[in-house]
Amino acid sequence: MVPVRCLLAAGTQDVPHGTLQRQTLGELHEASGRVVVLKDYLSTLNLNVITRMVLGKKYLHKEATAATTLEEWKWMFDELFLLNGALNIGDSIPWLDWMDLQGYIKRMKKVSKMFDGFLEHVLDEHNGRRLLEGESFVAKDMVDVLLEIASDPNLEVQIGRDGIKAFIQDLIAGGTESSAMMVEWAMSEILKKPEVFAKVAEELDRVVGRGRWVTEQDIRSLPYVEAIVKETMRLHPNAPLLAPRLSREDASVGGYNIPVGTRVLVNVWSIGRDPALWDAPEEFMPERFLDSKIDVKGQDFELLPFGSGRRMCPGYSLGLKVIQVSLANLLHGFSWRLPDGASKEELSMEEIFGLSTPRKFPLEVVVHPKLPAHLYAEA
Ligand code: HEM
Repeated sequence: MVPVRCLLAAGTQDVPHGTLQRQTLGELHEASGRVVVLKDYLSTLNLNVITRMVLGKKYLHKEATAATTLEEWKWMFDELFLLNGALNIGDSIPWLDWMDLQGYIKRMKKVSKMFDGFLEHVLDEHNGRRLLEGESFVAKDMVDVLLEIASDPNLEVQIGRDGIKAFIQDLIAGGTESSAMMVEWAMSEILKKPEVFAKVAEELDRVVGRGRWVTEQDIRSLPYVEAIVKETMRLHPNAPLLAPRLSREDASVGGYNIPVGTRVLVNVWSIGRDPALWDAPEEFMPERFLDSKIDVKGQDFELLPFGSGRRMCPGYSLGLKVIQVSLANLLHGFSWRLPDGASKEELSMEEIFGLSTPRKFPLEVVVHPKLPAHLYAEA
């Protein structure tokens, strides 16, 4: 099988989030003073970053393209995540399956057809360029790399056209909503705690200054930003239950005997709120990570937002960078408040518990620019 980790490495040397992010910051600037739904901006940003890396170009603009519109695309992903986390009665009671009592199968078929239409268009375009350029063809994105691998007759396990489409869909699905969801949760927590905003704004002013945007290279000098991201991941892990594991031998973990062949689910949501592991676990306190060596790389079992081991998230480095830099720039470029009439005490922190844990109610905010006007204009 083609290791997805290699593909990500092949396509991620240059994370194209700088320009795309400034575009989003510019759009937010245009909306300053008005109530905006933050997630709309974040999803578009991440979708553009990932589609640029995986598919080679943004593909999705506000207006319709030959393949799909931005609105359709967002609907497809919401539907994909919801249906992936849904409990289909027919899976547990197979003889009822044909009735599709909850209507999930009908919905799955519809979303699958729409995805397929889009992915066919992408593959046709990429194959077209390969044919046109012949010998001089150079792979520019992950689809090109996948097509090259698939055309190798000596590949141990062949990946056909369906395999390529599944890969692409996995990468885009894994890479888009996760980062947007995390930044939206971070902003929600910060809006509830103005003292955190004051502290991070001080760090950003001191390290970056008001004359420019935050870059990827700044992050290692911004420990409080890093701590905010870790604290958000502790309380709101994207995947509350990691991908299921199957024990290959009898084992004993934390006093529990796990016989061979057991399906094991790791509940990182509960681990992140376990009072035996964390002081005041329900409280958002980024400071807890300032003098701590706990990291998110899958080695510290009390904090596993990207999972651990062989099935750990292959996009963790990219995901982490995108979250850190976009959050830092949002905090650096704007002051934030809740819409008139809304109070931080009443801001709902309810989540939808499924395959992922998005906010139940999208965060609505009002932003005001903090940096010199020309920086937003350049964006
Ligand atoms: C905030 C960002 C992200 C978070 C929190 C996140 C989280 C996760 C988690 C928890 C898993 C399951 C790991 C396990 O069970 O041990 C996973 C798997 C996966 N992630 Fe991510 N992810 C993020 C970003 C990304 C990005 C940017 C990509 C791709 C471009 C990606 C692609 C994938 C794929 C393909 C898998 C399945 C891996 C496998 O089953 O072998 N993720 N992710």
